[in-house]
Amino acid sequence: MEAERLESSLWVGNKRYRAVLTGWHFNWTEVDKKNRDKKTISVPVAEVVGVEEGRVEILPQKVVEDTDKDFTVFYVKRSSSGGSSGLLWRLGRTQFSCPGRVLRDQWTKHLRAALKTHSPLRPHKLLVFINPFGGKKKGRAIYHSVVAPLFELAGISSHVIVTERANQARDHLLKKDLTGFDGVVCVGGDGMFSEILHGVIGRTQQEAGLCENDPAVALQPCSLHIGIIPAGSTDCVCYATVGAIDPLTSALHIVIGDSQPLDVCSVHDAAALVRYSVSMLGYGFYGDVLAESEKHRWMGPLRYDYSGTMVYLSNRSYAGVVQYLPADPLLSSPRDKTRCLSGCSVCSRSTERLFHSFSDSGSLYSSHFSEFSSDSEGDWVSVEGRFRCVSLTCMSSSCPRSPYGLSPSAHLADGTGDLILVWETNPLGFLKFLYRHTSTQDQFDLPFVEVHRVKAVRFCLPSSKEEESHGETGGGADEEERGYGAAGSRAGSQQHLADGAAGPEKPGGAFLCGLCRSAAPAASVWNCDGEILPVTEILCRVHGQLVRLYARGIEDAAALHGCSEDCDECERRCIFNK
Ligand SMILES: Nc1ncnc2c1ncn2[C@@H]1O[C@H](COP(=O)(O)OP(=O)(O)OP(=O)(O)O)[C@@H](O)[C@H]1O
Repeated sequence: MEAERLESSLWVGNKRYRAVLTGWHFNWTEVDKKNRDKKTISVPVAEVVGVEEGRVEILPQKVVEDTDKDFTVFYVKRSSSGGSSGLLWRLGRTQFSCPGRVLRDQWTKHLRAALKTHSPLRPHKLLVFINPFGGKKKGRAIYHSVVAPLFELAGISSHVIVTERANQARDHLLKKDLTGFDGVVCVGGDGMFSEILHGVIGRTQQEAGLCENDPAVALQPCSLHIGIIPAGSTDCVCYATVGAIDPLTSALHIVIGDSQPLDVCSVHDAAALVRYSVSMLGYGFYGDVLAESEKHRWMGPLRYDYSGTMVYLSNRSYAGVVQYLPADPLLSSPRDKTRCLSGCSVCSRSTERLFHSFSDSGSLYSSHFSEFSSDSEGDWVSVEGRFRCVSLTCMSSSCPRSPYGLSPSAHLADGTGDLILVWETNPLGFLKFLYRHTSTQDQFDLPFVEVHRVKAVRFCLPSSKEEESHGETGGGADEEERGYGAAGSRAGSQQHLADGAAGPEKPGGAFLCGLCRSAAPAASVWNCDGEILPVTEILCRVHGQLVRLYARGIEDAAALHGCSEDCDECERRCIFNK
């Protein structure tokens, strides 16, 4: 590391600076100022994007003034969040001048060597899929104007495929030669990401000789990283893993080789794997909204608001049996008021737990496997009743409309998901639940809502016999809110059953919109990350840290910027020291 150390005077414009490269950091301090005005700019080497000879600019267009004495350093610079929950990243650029060419070459050589040593996960070769029809159809333009220039600056070669049909990217990943690629970049929305997720996981299991259909099989973690350049109409995975929907921020995370592990939920029916999910699996309200919105695609993004309102007014609830395998409550809880932010300690500890026998690649995930085997059957908890919605999320699922998400304390990479059960309730109660997703109020602090941190979930419809008997004794949907199950309690759920709240659609539950209810089906559909599942009875298993994204989780803006001068956090991250 000492070999990389370099210190000298450098000029930025007509001001003289003392510049120091210490291996991990590159700092420059103005020297001709009084002490108290001295400011040191400190950039972690891991966040240096590129070093170029001459006076160079790359965005919006590349401009090079080739001089012997100058060099330009490009690096990550944080800017105000502009309404996102994380910080936006921008391309910082400083042009340094040296007294002569020898020193200039020394600086560029040392900086590049430091980059190699301290940023080992930077990609060299990427496979890029662009969905030209995603969102506002700007995928191609975004890639060429924002992303490609950064890849060029960072020396990343890319093979770009503009898709011509749905599932082309998935099929390519499953069948074509991927030798030499470090990662796959998805330019599009959540649907496109899901395609790539399926391709990357499927390819990895094929190569490992593992069967994806068997939920008891411990899947092989994927070595190909996935980068998301948001260019869709819904970009929730990007938002929840970066904290912003911003192509430049995402491109910078890719270029510097950030690596964020991500849990993935495999969804199976009795015979096979149905799909993978990373954000939300929702039955009842969320399934109905998606099914309804599909009928109104012509409305564009407005269809979600319209369908949400219609489905809300229909006030439907559905009978079901939910079984879940609880996660260890000593490790974390969905109501512990923590947030999974960049460098999350719960996720870091989970890495050790999930990969405790990492040295023996044959037994990766061995702990998870035993937890899921039939030995643990007695650990499953079963609840039955009528639900307004049943949701399972492997991450907070935050999005611009709901900055804290479906489950604000969920973790990206702890090997668990949060199961949210919303029992049948009156329409105003459910509205309160929905509204709380847009505010800082706790949506789980309602008597008809339960949340459980889980490793696996099964869902099935009640047998028709039971269904009939519940129907005969069933209470009305307009009962007091507190009559619908005690929050967080297994006994409460069973009590709920004993109270006979379950049953088929009851006319007494109608609210406002008789029309909407007239054709209410006995079962809802599953919304799996924005796709309707073709099956109702499912088994879901969370696979800890199955994939890795070029991201680092949501950065804590308060810790980085809203701090006092001697803030330890800023010192540690060396963003801006006085
Ligand atoms: N060339 C293509 N033609 C048609 N569909 C495509 C093409 N490329 C990808 N797709 C599919 O389009 C779907 C939506 O893509 P994406 O998520 O990028 O956009 P979106 O605008 O956010 O989607 P949505 O229509 O769901 O809001 C994906 O499921 C993907 O499989």
